Amino acid sequence: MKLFTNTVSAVIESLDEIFNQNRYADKVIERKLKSNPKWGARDRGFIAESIYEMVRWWRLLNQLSPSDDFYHLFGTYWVLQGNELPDWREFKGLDPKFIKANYDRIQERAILQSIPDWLDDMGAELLGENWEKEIETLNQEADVVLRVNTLKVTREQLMKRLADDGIESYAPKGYKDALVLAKRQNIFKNPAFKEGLFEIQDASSQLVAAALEVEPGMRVIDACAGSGGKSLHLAALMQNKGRILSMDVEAWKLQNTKLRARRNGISIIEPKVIEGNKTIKRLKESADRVLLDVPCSGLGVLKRNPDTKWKLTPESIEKVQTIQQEILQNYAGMVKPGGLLVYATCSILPTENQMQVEKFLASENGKNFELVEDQKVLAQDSGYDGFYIAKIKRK
Ligand SMILES: C[S@@+](CC[C@H](N)C(=O)[O-])C[C@H]1O[C@@H](n2cnc3c(N)ncnc32)[C@H](O)[C@@H]1O
Repeated sequence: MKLFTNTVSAVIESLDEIFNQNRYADKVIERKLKSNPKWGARDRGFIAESIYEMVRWWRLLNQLSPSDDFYHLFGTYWVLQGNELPDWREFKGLDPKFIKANYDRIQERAILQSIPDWLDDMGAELLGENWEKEIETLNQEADVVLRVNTLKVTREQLMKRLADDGIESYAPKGYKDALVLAKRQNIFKNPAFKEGLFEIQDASSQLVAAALEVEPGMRVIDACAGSGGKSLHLAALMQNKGRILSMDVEAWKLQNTKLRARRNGISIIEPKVIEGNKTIKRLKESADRVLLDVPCSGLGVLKRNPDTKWKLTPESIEKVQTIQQEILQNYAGMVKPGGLLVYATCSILPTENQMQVEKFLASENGKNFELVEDQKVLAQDSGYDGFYIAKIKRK
């Protein structure tokens, strides 16, 4: 594959923003691709994939051929992909044989899997024999998964509509609203997206709304709704009948929920900013279903957010665990007696998952609740993101 100076320099500039200016990779890529409308699909694919893969393998690349120069690291990545380096001034001094020999010498899992030592230790301690395969899987590129908006279209109809546009997809077993694209591509430009026929949502994430067992007409609270991914799914499962209160501490995210609801043809979502404990107390025992899709480390979604590896610290995980328990303790009371509470994370760590639920159930606030079942979704088993979903009943 031939390299072009303008697209390689787009990759280098983006890496500088991610690693030197501490920006999120997905946002940097989005902005970079918008900055040049002349780039075709191939250029865009090259830029996005090179950035994601270099971020994913950052520690390994730095180990194989250490340098502060991002061109040098790009060259290392290019060699590792099995490509030949062009005769560019920027790649002088790079020796493919040295890189390959170095790769063969590495034994440490943390370097080979390109993660910080502390994360490898934590994963091994908490996940035991599952860790090695899990981190290997989480280092693979994610599939593009759509959630069909069943308020507007069936899965078969959408599959056909996309096929008419030359986009191949298949229906994965066990996920009744999901479609997986056969080839990775930017699907947001397709008119079917603008018409609200689908959302991009990983297959594991689609299990969350399903766990709430909602019915049309129910009162549902999505207490950490963010930009509304799960709220939209819940509304579709409720056939747009009933009421969903979509709450979050960040008002700007709820603005996105509003826009997305409109595109999806949903009228039952009511966004509400959480201004403090008063907001929560006023909703005591008001909902048939409460979803707590809590903030988490994001370790289950490394496939799509590889920069999380470099942004997380043991301290940040501890901090988010405190918030998770606070949310469980303070928000569970919004469920009506006989109602269901669903606690979910996109993490694979037991400390953010079953251990949080156990702690809640053993506490004073949890004494009227009982665990119905939980799903510990590992990426290595599902092929999709790592998730945790606990169904808890209020007696
Ligand atoms: C995992 S994200 C939610 C994703 C969202 N449910 C979706 O499906 O797109 C967690 C959300 O919790 C919010 N959050 C953080 N602290 C919170 C709190 N104390 N109460 C409610 N929401 C909170 C964050 O702003 C973030 O949007």
